[in-house]
Amino acid sequence: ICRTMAAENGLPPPAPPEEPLVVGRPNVLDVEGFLKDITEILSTRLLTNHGPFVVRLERAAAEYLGVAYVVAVANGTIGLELALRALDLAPGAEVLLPSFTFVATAHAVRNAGLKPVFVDVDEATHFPTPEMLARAATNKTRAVVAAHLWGRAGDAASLEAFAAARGWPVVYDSAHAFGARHADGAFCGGRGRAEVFSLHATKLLNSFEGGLVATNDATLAARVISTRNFGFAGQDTIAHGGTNAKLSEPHAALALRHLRCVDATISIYRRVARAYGDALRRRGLIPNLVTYWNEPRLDDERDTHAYVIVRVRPAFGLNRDAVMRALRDRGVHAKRYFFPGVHKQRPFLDCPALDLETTDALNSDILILPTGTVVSAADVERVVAALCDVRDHRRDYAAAPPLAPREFDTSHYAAALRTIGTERD
Ligand SMILES: Cc1ncc(COP(=O)(O)O)c(/C=N/[C@H]2[C@H](O)[C@@H](O)[C@@H](OP(=O)(O)OP(=O)(O)OC[C@H]3O[C@@H](n4cc(C)c(=O)[nH]c4=O)C[C@@H]3O)O[C@@H]2C)c1O
Repeated sequence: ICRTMAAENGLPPPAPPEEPLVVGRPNVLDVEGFLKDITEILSTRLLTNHGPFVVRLERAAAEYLGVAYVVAVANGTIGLELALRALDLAPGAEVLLPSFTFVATAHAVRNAGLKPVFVDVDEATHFPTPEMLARAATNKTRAVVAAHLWGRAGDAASLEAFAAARGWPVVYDSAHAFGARHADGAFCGGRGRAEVFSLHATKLLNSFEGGLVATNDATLAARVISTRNFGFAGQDTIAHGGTNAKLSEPHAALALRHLRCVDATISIYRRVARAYGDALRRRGLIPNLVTYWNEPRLDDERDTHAYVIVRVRPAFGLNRDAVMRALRDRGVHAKRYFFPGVHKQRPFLDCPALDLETTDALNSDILILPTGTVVSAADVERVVAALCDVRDHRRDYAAAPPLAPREFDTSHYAAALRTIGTERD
């Protein structure tokens, strides 16, 4: 199936008009191969507990990334938590991390018994700088977590140099960064004490759910292998704290099938990002009405363009939320990750969050547009045409009331919450 996808070299046929274009529609590749794997799993009855598909996935991912160890876990969030627990920091030790990330990053810090301290990010890279760490650091700071967002690696070298000089280990949330490369050309995966990838359904390299803890640190790898399995260190020996964070065989099998296609998948994401650049420029939307974050590096083979990011500029004549509502009326379900900001979320209001101007600015005007192996060239035209149409009909939306979060909450659990009658907010 990679061959046909690659042979097509174009993009898949456009989605039928009635189907909305959404951010996060999963890649589902090599279904035939996967169904063969499921038959094998069911016939061998090796369903989980570090079975052959998990072993194959870990080895194939380590080989692809060029790292010594990859440990498969149930999801990226628990992978981050276990990597942080493996650092053996004192309970309540302060960890510097960006607020401009998915809430999972902060949950993992807290769930590891540590205290999140939020730092700002750079406007161009969406990644924290040493200066931002310096501003938030105290004598209780013991580690740093940084997130490589949108399929682009941040400046890890300067961050690590700053942290190393203070004896702080660095763990990367690389949930978005599978296949992306650092400035030195190495794949994300081998820097810091560990880099943790998410294999969630909405990710470039996806399974149903899943995570990969990548590291060159044997001690950390051994600890995560043990803590994901209740802390076992032998048949009847529990060596330390633990949980059940194992990845099942079917999850591993789908991730392995997708890993074999990942270069073709990345080339499609890059092609979609370039198609957006052409269409946004051709229709006069950039640079004044929106800025296209991906544009400066459309030809940079280090980025995967796992996400397509624009910022709605004041000249557009409508704020980001009104544009999002108007796009939804036109069948384009854009996202406003990570609105309103992790530091503004109830569980984290007690965490220090100094000078987060760029984070607040990004959360006020960033818009994530649909991409992925399901998005065709015609779909890209449809999204950009919808943006133009919104621009042309901006007066219709100028008076639109601000959005209540639940209006945009298409996620399954919002529906689940509604069935049991408790609204999200
Ligand atoms: C920086 C960062 N760090 C850590 C993590 C944690 O990794 P994990 O523990 O999740 O492995 C994430 C996860 N980041 C992801 C989450 O994994 C995901 O749930 C998604 O959360 P939503 O976007 O709220 O998903 P949802 O609204 O349900 O789906 C998006 C669209 O995709 C469609 N969809 C979605 C799913 C899940 C599907 O199975 N099929 C499908 O068609 C429907 C919907 O319109 O977004 C986050 C950015 C992350 O972004």
